[in-house]
Amino acid sequence: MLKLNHLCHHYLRPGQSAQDGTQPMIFDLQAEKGDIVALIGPSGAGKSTLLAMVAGFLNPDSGELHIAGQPITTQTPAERPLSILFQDHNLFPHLTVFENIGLGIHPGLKLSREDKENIVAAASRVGINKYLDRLPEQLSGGQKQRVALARSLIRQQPLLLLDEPFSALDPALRKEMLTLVKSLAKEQKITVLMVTHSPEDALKIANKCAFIYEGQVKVSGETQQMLGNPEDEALKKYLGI
Ligand SMILES: Nc1ncnc2c1ncn2[C@@H]1O[C@H](COP(=O)(O)OP(=O)(O)OP(=O)(O)O)[C@@H](O)[C@H]1O
Repeated sequence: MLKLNHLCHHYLRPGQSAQDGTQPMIFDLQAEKGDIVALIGPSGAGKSTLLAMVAGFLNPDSGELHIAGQPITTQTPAERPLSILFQDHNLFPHLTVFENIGLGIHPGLKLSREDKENIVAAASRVGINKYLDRLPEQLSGGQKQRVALARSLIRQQPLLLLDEPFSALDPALRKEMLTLVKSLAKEQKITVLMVTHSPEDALKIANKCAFIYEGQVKVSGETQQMLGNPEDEALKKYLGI
């Protein structure tokens, strides 16, 4: 469903050449439909770079990216069959919850009756249907993230990218949101790629896990097996074992 084949990016400063010593990042990764894949690894390892290339915010220097069997390496972010949830929920402050969710369907909010019904249904599914007329400033952090999640899911794309969306929430709320994402992903049969700094969160939600280390996927596999019984020395060190 998601395939990164030698997807490569080399950060170069102006005037710096590829031979100046820094290593390019090269990622190989595969996920099947319905997989929830956690990207873990030390700070600076390349997790955000990998996600940015999948999202289309960063152009790869070489390599291929396929989503749902389609080559999408040259598509713009808006053309790609995916939605993204960031830590900064990106809600528009002057629009209501209803309108913010509606932006997931139509950027100009030209909504059919069916669209409007779908918005109400999505809001109910994430537990914020009581707040449809409120502005974001009238919501708690957790409620705002639910709105952003509803807006992502209403687009019904086969791939959802999560860039640490819940790390600012308190532990109980974070757990609740992870459980919600897990059940929504199962319901809608979508694939999720999630950057996290928490192996605990990976264990809670992700069936697969990829350990990113020095610009590559060093180890990948089933989360329980990989984190419960790590063999790779760098992974052990990262986990504090
Ligand atoms: N725009 C950029 N220009 C040059 N180097 C960059 C740029 N963005 C990131 N890097 C470098 O690339 C490496 C990987 O960064 P990246 O943000 O992908 O890591 P990360 O694993 O997501 O880290 P963190 O967990 O701290 O967010 C780091 O060494 C970083 O300094």
